[in-house]
Order: sequence, then structure tokens, then C-alpha cells
Amino acid sequence: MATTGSGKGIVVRTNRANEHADLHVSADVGSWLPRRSSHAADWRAEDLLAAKRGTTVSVVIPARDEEATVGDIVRTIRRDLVDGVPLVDEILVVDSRSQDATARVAAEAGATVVAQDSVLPMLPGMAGKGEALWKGVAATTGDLVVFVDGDLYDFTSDYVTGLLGPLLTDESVAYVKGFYHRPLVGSTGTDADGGGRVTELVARPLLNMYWPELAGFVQPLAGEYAGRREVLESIPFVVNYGVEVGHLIDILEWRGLDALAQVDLGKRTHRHQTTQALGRMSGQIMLTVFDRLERYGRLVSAQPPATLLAQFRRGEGADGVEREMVLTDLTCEQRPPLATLHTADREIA
Ligand SMILES: O=c1ccn([C@@H]2O[C@H](COP(=O)(O)OP(=O)(O)O)[C@@H](O)[C@H]2O)c(=O)[nH]1
Ligand SMILES: O=C(O)[C@@H](COP(=O)(O)O)O[C@H]1O[C@H](CO)[C@@H](O)[C@H](O)[C@H]1O
Repeated sequence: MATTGSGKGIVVRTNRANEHADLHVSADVGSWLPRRSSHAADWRAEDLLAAKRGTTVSVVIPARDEEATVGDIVRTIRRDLVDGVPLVDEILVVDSRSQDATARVAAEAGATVVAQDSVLPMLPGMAGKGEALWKGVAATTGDLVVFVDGDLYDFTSDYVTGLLGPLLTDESVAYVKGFYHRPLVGSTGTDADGGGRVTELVARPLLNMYWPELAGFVQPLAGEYAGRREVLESIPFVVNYGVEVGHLIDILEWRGLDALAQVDLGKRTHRHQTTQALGRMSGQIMLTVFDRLERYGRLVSAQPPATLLAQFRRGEGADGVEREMVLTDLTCEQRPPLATLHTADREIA
């Protein structure tokens, strides 16, 4: 493994599998990394309060069946950043068709709670994380919007201050992604860096192939990120798990790499989905990437990709296959930029 310093602090190692020892990311990525990467500890809440100067902040937490974790997340933000250092003006939990006590737990913890389908009710409701986020932007008013997943363990409020730092101190920054070490917590133990499976197996390779400008993002699918409202209301939201990759590509294409930043939030532990669920997530992300490849003219496919995913699991079988077949429609449904909705429609948000 060859090692070369980029001259900017990050150590670059070249994988032994390559004969070409002169591999390197683009000069744009090399200069973006030190300029637009920071650490949560760089952004103290007291300093950000001075920088706030009337800028309002909303935190949006998408939550589907998160009764076990959403309460602590809300309480921590309220304690530290509402009652403590008043950086946050609004905490909204979007109850995403939960079947458990998510709404009650979140409300008891001090959040405003909306049912996903009650926002913009004149529109037919849709399922998915991106739908919850889009409705969350519609139902809040903050100049800056911070997104925090509702399934986090060991959440600390410096996730929020870290994400707000670049936005409150540099008006040229439009959107900030968190990054972290991502343990994979299993029944037999924890793999310290085994999490982010869809990131490593699907999103990172695709983004490096077609948008190498984004190669510097340590966690392109991070569920913790923040943006300016005028940006978030000007881009479409993929209604499913394609929402994060869609945002990154759309903002890069619209505002350029320098409008994007990332902040090291330390470690992130969350509830993991099954491999089959991540298979469906992967399909949604791939269809979002293919949609953007066509949209931005980077690839023209002779035949559009199919959207039906067939998966197999133990169960009654037939035709010699002792498995159940599970079919999922992965269609990349999208919500339009909120700014394109008529004012009258918005007033019911
Ligand atoms: O239809 C959905 C799917 C997910 N989520 C929420 O979005 C966050 C991230 O989803 P999930 O944990 O399923 O994704 P992962 O982190 O495993 O990739 C969590 O707070 C979920 O409760 C949601 O609000 N609606
Ligand atoms: O990053 C990933 O590979 C996936 C799955 O994470 P794990 O393998 O369960 O740690 O998690 C992320 O992806 C989703 C799709 O973008 C986001 O919505 C989640 O917030 C994020 O946790």
C-alpha cells in the first residue's frame, strides 16, 4: 500500500491492487476537503448564538416506529439547544405512519409532532423517508433546517451545533452533511466500522463513477444534515431512501461543490435494518442515481431500468424453488420543489 500525503493533512493510500501508484482524487476535491471539512468541536453553541443574529433554526426528525429512541433525541436537543443555549427555535417530529407510540413519546419529550399525511393534505399522501422530510420542511419555518434521524442511540446535541456551524458562519455554504464512524451492532458483537453498508456497497461506488466531485464526502448517505430553507425548497425530494443521494447530486449540479460542506460528528450508532431491507434501499438509491444520470445528461439508457425488485426468503415455495418470492416496486417517486407549489396550497401546511 503506497502512501502519499496530499499536502493538506489527509493521508492518501493507494490500494495495493493497483499498479498505478499515482492515483489521486481531482484537484477540486483535494482543495475542497480541507476548506469545507470541520469537526463538531470547532463549533461551540455559545459562539454560534452570537452568529445567529436573528436566523431561525428548525430541527426535523423523521420517525417511523421510533418510540424507543425519539424521546431521548428530542429531550437532548430541548435541554441543550432550546432551554440551554437558545440556538434551536423549533423541534418537529414527523410521525411517518408509525404503528407504535412515536407521536406520544415525541410530544411528551417536548417536540411538535405532525402526522406525515396531515401536511399538505390536498396532495395524495406517499410513503417513505423522503416524504417525511419534505413534509417536515413544509411544516416548519426556520431559515435553516437540520435533519436528524429518529433511530439514533447515544445522540448528543453537538450533532446539531456541528451541522449549524458552517451555515451560521459562512453564507456561501448551502448544505452540510455529517460524517462519523459507523459501528454495525449485531447479536454477536459490534464491528466498529461495519455500518453504512449501502453507502460502501452502492452509493459511494456510483457517486465516484459518475459524480467524482463528491468523492470527498465521507458519509454521502448520512441521515444527519442541514441546509438553507431557500435551497431545500428549491430542490425535489425523492420520497423514499433515495432522498439523500438525490439532494447531493442536485445541489452539486445547481450550486457547485463549494456550496457543500461536511462536519465530523464523531460516532453514530443507530438501529440497523435487515439485509433484505437494505436491498430495497439500494434499489431505490440506484434508481435515483439513474434518474439523475438521465436528468443531467451524463448517461442515456437505451431502455429505462425496471422498477420491480424480486427478493427471496424462506417459506412455501413452488416450481422447485423452496422460497417465498417478495416483490417490491422501487419506483423513484419524487415531490417537486416546495417553492413550485402555489401559495394557497402551502397555507394548509
Ligand atoms: O418511511 C420512512 C422510513 C424511515 N423513516 C425514518 O427515517 C430515519 C432513517 O430511516 P431508517 O432508520 O429506516 O434508515 P437507515 O438509517 O437504517 O438507513 C429513521 O428515523 C426512520 O424512522 C421515516 O420517517 N419514514
Ligand atoms: O448509510 C447506509 O448504508 C444506510 C444503512 O446503514 P447501516 O448499514 O444500517 O449502518 O443508512 C443510511 O442510508 C439511508 C439512505 O440514504 C439514510 O436515509 C439513512 O439516514 C442512513 O442511515
